[in-house]
Amino acid sequence: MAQQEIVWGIAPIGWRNDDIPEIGAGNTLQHLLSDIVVAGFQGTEVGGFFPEPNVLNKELKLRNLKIASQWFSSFIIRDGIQEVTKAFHNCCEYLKEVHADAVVVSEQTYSIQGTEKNVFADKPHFTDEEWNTFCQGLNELGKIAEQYDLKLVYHHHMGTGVQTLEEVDRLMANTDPNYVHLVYDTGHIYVSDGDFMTLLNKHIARIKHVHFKDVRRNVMDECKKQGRSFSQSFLSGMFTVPGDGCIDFSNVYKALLDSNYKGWIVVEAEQDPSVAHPLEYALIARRYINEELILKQVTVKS
Ligand SMILES: O=C1C[C@@H](O)[C@H](O)[C@@H](O)C1=O
Ligand SMILES: [Co+2]
Repeated sequence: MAQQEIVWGIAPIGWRNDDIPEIGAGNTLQHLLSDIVVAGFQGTEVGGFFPEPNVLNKELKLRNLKIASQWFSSFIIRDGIQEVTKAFHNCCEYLKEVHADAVVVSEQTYSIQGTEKNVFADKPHFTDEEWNTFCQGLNELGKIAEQYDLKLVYHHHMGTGVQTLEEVDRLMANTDPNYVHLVYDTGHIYVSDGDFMTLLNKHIARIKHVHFKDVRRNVMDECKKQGRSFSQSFLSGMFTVPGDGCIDFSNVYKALLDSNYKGWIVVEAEQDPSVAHPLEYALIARRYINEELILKQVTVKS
């Protein structure tokens, strides 16, 4: 897609969660996509339950929706780049067929994201040798993604080897800017470092995909105190949609506009859909985006 503007999406994770497939299992693809239209978003990311490309494309076309990207768990350190490459080609092939723009990569070697470990204290750390293997491997994957007209965007994530600003700095310094780009996820960097603007300002030139995730600070503090795991934390309600938590997205949005960011901003709030009604929260997010971000920026400019 020739990216002329900001495209607003919302991720399936509020309806169904790939990490815990039982969550929201009754929410069908058609239900999700129709809710996205009702809430006024232009597209979404591929969820684990999505069907083959021709079935998905038909459902998208009926609703004039687009696909932004899909998550890819890489195990470059554990399995070696050769092994990862095969699965990566399959993922890129699928994404090309559904006309996506990016592939979201997260290195899951030693990740505690899907375990019961304390996500605030037990994150893994790569050795120097592992960092080299990992960064070289990512450059390779980035070149493969280009062959499919996709951008490889790396997702920093709680409970993984690339979680903190320092680790993102190291990743950016040791990968090729032509092939390895960055996802900026407000929620993950806030929970990790207590700050979300530094990463944005420092790496804005490498950011080619954005996740807008808000945080309920009181819930986060409690989860930290209790030493909860990643899934226990989001099931407790640590994350929410923009406009419902403690992150002020105005400066984030302004910085993106000032840097002439073009591409997707995807609302991504994992919550239990039986507690947080997905359409209700999608509408809260859209109202906040329209009234507090888009309208206010237009007013400031004119
Ligand atoms: O981008 C993401 C994808 C999810 O699978 C992940 O767990 C979530 O936290 C996230 O930010
Ligand atoms: Co994210």
